[in-house]
Amino acid sequence: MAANGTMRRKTHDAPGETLEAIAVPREIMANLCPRAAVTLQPRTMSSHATQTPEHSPVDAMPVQLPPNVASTAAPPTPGMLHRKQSSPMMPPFMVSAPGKVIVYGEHAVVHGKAAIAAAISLRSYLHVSFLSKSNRTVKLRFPDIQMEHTWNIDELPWDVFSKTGKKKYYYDLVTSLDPDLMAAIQPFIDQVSPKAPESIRKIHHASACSFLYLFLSLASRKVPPCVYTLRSTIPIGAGLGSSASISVCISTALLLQIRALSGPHQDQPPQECELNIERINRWAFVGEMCIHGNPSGVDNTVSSGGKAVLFQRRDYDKPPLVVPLYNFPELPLLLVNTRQSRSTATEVAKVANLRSVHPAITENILNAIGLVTESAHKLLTSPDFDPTSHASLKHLGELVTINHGLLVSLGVSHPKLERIRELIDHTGIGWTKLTGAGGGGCAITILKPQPPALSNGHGNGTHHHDSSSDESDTSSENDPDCSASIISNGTKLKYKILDSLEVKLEHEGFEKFETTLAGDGVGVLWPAVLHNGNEEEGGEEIDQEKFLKAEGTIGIERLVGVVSSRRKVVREVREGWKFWRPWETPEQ
Ligand SMILES: Nc1ncnc2c1ncn2[C@@H]1O[C@H](COP(=O)(O)OP(=O)(O)OP(=O)(O)O)[C@@H](O)[C@H]1O
Ligand SMILES: C[C@@](O)(CCO)CC(=O)[O-]
Repeated sequence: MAANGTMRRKTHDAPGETLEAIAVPREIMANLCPRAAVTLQPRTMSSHATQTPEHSPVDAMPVQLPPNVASTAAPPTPGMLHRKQSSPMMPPFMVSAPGKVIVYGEHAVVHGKAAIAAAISLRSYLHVSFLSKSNRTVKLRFPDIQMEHTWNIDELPWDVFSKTGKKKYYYDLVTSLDPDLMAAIQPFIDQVSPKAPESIRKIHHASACSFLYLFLSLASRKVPPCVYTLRSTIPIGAGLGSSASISVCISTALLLQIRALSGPHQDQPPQECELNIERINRWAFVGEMCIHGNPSGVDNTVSSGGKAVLFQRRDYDKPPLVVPLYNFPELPLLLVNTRQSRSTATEVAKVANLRSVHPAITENILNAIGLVTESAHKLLTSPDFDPTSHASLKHLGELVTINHGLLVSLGVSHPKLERIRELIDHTGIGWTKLTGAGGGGCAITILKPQPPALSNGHGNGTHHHDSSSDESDTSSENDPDCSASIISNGTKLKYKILDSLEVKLEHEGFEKFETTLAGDGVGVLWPAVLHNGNEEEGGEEIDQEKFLKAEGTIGIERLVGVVSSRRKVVREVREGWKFWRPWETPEQ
């Protein structure tokens, strides 16, 4: 540690590993865990002022610094900006972030009650590759929405974004979009897909705006030319937080590029994981504002940190209460998209209207939904909560059923959602509710550990399910490892039921996904190399074209998915992908 408020860290930009001086931002010092604080003395609280707009960390970035070896990130001192640049081109890297579902409490959350939202295993994947320095462009390739656009880096309005009073740093908290900055990027957004129909242009412009605002806020005009290729397995506009997941990907990629993140790596203390997630989340929220105007922040929070959160907003002038629920079990989840478009605003207005016409009744329904969330929260946070016990799963499942009934009473279901519930209830395979705003969108089903057909002797899974005599519920009551049995018991039969259900659902125009609840948040694959079992030693490099050629959700998951395969007893995270996991104790 140097006396001048800097610390020394290793860099990997030159053979022989040099040591360089970096300033340690106050925010990091304030948040570092005691273990890290042993290395970083309090007097290292140097000011952020060492980072000037003209000296963004991007300037110093054409070095290959894997995030898993980066020390706690900090802006470089002006002196280090002049160091030798050894590698002109970085290898491609990837980031990935999940979508989300609201498990309990939608609509009631609008009226001040708490809700619980959880990450799902459907994810967005962003591939970042670098072009030669002579190519002064930044390119977006977003094939899911058929959008492709290239800007000339030197023409972008860097001056406006770096003006005193306008410049924002990676550690800043931005809670509203600056109208002057929005005005400055508008001509560049207008360049995107000028001939597309208005409805398509709106989608393209929302994504372009989210990217450009973050890019101009976090990078600098000396940024290396890049291509950002994004593909997602999350259906768009279905209430699953696709926009938040892309904002999280963009925010993470840019923060990594400017070296404002440390890790992720296995022995990172929880507080440091939280600090990195928080930094990503702040900027993802900015990206969400570009797409949504006035988002609640729950989607980007869940997408950044993963697992699940309790979310409550009593006073709209204050930040919401967000409590991570690290105990939320990683349950298999059936997700069915009605493909019925809906407007969140319309559904929210319906409830507001009901409330004004039938105030006492509506209030009671909203209170009851609040109690559902409270009951789930109480269970999840009770000291003897056992995520593997069948009784816990049953409790959570019953709350799902109750919650759906209450949402129906509020008038926010839809005949298609009811049809899905009917088809699924008929198999007795789990507990189903609508998720999100309703009026269309998606339904979720928490799957029972064992298909009812296995326990009651029916083999085809198409019998009428009688929940009052649910033998499957009792058959695994004494199972000490119910979570493993969730997938392993009666696996074949269960998948037979799921497959036959899929046929029926598809026949009626619905789209079915098998996902997992409460998984990892944002992940990093640096460099973009994976062991896919069919490659030369050292792994398969994922280049832009390979990524673009992957066919559909299955192709994307096979090539780069963070989880190795579907329907496995244990869904293993693929080697290579790394996550910030504040719920894990670091390896000693
Ligand atoms: N795969 C993607 N590629 C590019 N842009 C995307 C992608 N997914 C989402 N977006 C952007 O996010 C917008 C979708 O946001 P919208 O709020 O309508 O849906 P959602 O985020 O899936 O749903 P919700 O916010 O209700 O959970 C799109 O218009 C587009 O701008
Ligand atoms: C219906 C609602 O509760 C959830 C929409 O996903 C609206 C909101 O919370 O903003």
